[in-house]
Amino acid sequence: MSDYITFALPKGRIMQDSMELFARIGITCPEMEKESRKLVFENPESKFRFMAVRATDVPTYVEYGCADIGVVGKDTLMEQGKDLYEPLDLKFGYCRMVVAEPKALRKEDDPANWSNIRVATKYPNVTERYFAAKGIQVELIKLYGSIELAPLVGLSERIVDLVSTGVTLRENGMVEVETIAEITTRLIVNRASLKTKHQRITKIIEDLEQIIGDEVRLSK
Ligand SMILES: Nc1ncnc2c1ncn2[C@@H]1O[C@H](COP(=O)(O)OP(=O)(O)OP(=O)(O)O)[C@@H](O)[C@H]1O
Ligand SMILES: O=P(O)(O)OC[C@H]1O[C@H](OP(=O)(O)OP(=O)(O)O)[C@H](O)[C@@H]1O
Repeated sequence: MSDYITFALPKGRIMQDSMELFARIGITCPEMEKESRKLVFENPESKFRFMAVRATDVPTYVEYGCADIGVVGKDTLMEQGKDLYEPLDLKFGYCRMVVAEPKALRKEDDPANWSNIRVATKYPNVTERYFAAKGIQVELIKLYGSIELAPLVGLSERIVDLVSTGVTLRENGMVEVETIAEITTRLIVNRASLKTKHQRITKIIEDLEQIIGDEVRLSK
């Protein structure tokens, strides 16, 4: 068993906020600050290792124990439904998962009458569950990005996607119809690591909990 604690962090927008948060509890990695194409970074003094992976791959690395701890959006966890310990809401990366459609369609459309609709999304599992609970049948079209394009080119009338500022929807002539979930970034932990590296992992969770709790109290 390695005496390192390994983190899987998503390469995209979450990476910087994660490292800033970890720095506040004394977890740093000077090697990561240099421009590089490396994917694994180490701090040999404090025995922390950081892997830069695709956001959607974070749960897989943690599930298989290649990483002890991961940082990932709730959207990804909801979609993948893996058996991971999720001890903390890190309270950043806030956005919403919504159903949206073109502004022109919205004027005459009544979601209460939906019975069989086509939806393009990166989140087919969440979308299917959401509409099944409402008794609505959906034809799902799985896309990997630029979801707002689908209605513009006639691929689907509706989409399920993430919204934060709302600019992407607006600039593509779309409006929100319903909110499926509020999304934030979560800390996830491999269940075996929690036992084998209990002391170090518990300390990380408690330290993070403390600063996040303080932050929430301050912003109230
Ligand atoms: N405006 C936003 N749009 C998309 N994701 C956001 C937004 N704001 C916060 N997030 C969060 O950031 C996470 C990572 O998004 P990012 O765009 O970096 O990766 P991705 O491109 O979706 O994933 P992958 O690289 O695996 O395709 C999302 O899963 C979500 O939880
Ligand atoms: O409400 P906004 O602030 O405009 O943000 C929402 C947009 O950001 C995300 O896309 P991303 O940048 O990840 O690109 P992608 O869809 O191609 O993955 C998301 O899928 C929306 O398209």
